[in-house]
Amino acid sequence: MALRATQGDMELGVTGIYFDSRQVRQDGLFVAVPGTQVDGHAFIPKAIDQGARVIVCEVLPEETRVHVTYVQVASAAVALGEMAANFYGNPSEKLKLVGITGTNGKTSTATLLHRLFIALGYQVGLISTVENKINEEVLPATHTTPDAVQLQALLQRMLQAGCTHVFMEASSHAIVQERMAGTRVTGAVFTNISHDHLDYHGDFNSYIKAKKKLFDGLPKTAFALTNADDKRGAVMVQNTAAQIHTYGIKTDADFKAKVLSNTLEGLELSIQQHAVWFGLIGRFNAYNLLAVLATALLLGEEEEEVLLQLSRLKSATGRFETVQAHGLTVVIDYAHTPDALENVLATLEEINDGRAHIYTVVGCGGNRDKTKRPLMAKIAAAKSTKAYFTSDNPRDEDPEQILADMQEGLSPVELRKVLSIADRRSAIKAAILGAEEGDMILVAGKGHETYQEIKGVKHPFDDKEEVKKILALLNQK
Ligand SMILES: CC(=O)N[C@H]1[C@@H](OP(=O)(O)OP(=O)(O)OC[C@H]2O[C@@H](n3ccc(=O)[nH]c3=O)[C@H](O)[C@@H]2O)O[C@H](CO)[C@@H](O)[C@@H]1O[C@H](C)C(=O)N[C@@H](C)C(=O)N[C@H](CCC(=O)O)C(=O)O
Ligand SMILES: Nc1ncnc2c1ncn2[C@@H]1O[C@H](COP(=O)(O)OP(=O)(O)OP(=O)(O)O)[C@@H](O)[C@H]1O
Ligand SMILES: N[C@H](CCC[C@H](N)C(=O)O)C(=O)O
Ligand SMILES: [Mg+2]
Repeated sequence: MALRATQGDMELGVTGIYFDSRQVRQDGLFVAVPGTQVDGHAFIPKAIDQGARVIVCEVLPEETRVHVTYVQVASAAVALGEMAANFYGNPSEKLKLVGITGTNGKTSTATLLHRLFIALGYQVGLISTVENKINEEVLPATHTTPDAVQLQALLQRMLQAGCTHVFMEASSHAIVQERMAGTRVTGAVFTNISHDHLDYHGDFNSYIKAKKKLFDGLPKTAFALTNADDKRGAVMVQNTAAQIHTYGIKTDADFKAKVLSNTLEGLELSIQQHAVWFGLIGRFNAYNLLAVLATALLLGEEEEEVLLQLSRLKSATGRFETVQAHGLTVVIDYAHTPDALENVLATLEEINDGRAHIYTVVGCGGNRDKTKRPLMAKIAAAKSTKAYFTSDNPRDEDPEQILADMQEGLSPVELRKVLSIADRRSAIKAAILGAEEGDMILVAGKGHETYQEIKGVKHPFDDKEEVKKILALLNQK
């Protein structure tokens, strides 16, 4: 931690570390972090009134108080992570911790790794979008990557529960915000990078840099596993001190696979010279499986045992989950980026040999990257018999405006294939009722989510439950 200046008693003990003045308790330490909405420095007086005895900040306040210790640092976010790690006994140093980054595939890969290592007989932690897990114990997740304090507290809990391995998602927001500062990783994995989060990162280059930062910070002893088939796979690891390993299907790589068959029943891969059948669907899952296998081998596991256990695993909740009834196949998938949507629709085309119709229900999140809206819309229209545009967490935005943003840029031919129905339940219903035996319906964007977020309120809503209810209605006909 780079100290710039200190003032007051530096030997004070603190009862907790806080970055939100509203949470501060008596004799706590408050870190003033500049945020995206407000600057934490503005809340230093409030934090002191709440009982903070130590203030860590980037800029010292003009007026200081006698009984308070002030520490000025170059980066409050880095200091927060490092102090939180120290406060919780630096748990990551005693764990084999692997961070996974990339636009798509983080949850899929981390979840498979968690399940695989449990099957291999280890005690394992998982930190992911869907949930955090200590072995089979589920702890709810609010973010893909928790904030610095929650992260260290969680890692400590995992260690105390006997975990030897932890697999965690490293979101680009978390990397930029230094949520992982003070965390020592055994290895990092890059899945892929494509259009997303440009609202936050500003442009694609800054988004690439955010992901690359995870690899730039790795120690020599760590492994850096990258996707050789991704255009930016090499860039990710070009400045890392870690040992570089690659995986790929199209390009020559250290860990290789070839898709032998891709059906609704699963994938058959030629992987590291073994022909293996897996229960996951879609070519993109070949990459996730390859990344999982490579990670396990880099962690010292035995190849044949890993492949055997991997071949028995199912996908993460809400990732290409299928519900079949009345001759219809409904796929619930978390595709919420242009690339994911393209991949999932390409999979549907491939597994259905172009015989059946494909109906797609899709929306775009409010208060999130607006530039991906017309791109997702174009892909959905181009690759579906008919696309139902609808709401997916409109948050503070007007749902009709989001639908209009999606439609902007569609050609008249594409527009004729689109029906916009803001109410998601009605859109799913229309898609299912409009389909005939043999057809496929993709319900995209929400996957595992069990809510629809509208103006700060999360209303219960679960795509899979809705699909099942509508299919049950068909029974009564
Ligand atoms: C855009 C973003 O990532 N924001 C995160 C960020 O908040 P922020 O920078 O906006 O905070 P702010 O409101 O400006 O406040 C600045 C500082 O003042 C403090 N404060 C504020 C008010 C007050 O009264 N007192 C006070 O001390 C705040 O605690 C904060 O430390 O830091 C907060 C604390 O860690 C996060 O909860 C918050 O996540 C918001 C809620 C969020 O929606 N984040 C999403 C976009 C996100 O992080 N997503 C990624 C996954 C993305 C993916 O799909 O790949 C994730 O990892 O989940
Ligand atoms: N390796 C992959 N390449 C491309 N698309 C993928 C890949 N794996 C999964 N997908 C698609 O992306 C969607 C999201 O997958 P997943 O939840 O694993 O990604 P994520 O990186 O964790 O996303 P988030 O950033 O929201 O946490 C899936 O539902 C699927 O449509
Ligand atoms: N972690 C992603 C999830 C998006 C999922 C989609 N359902 C939406 O709300 O846009 C994000 O915060 O951008
Ligand atoms: Mg995720």
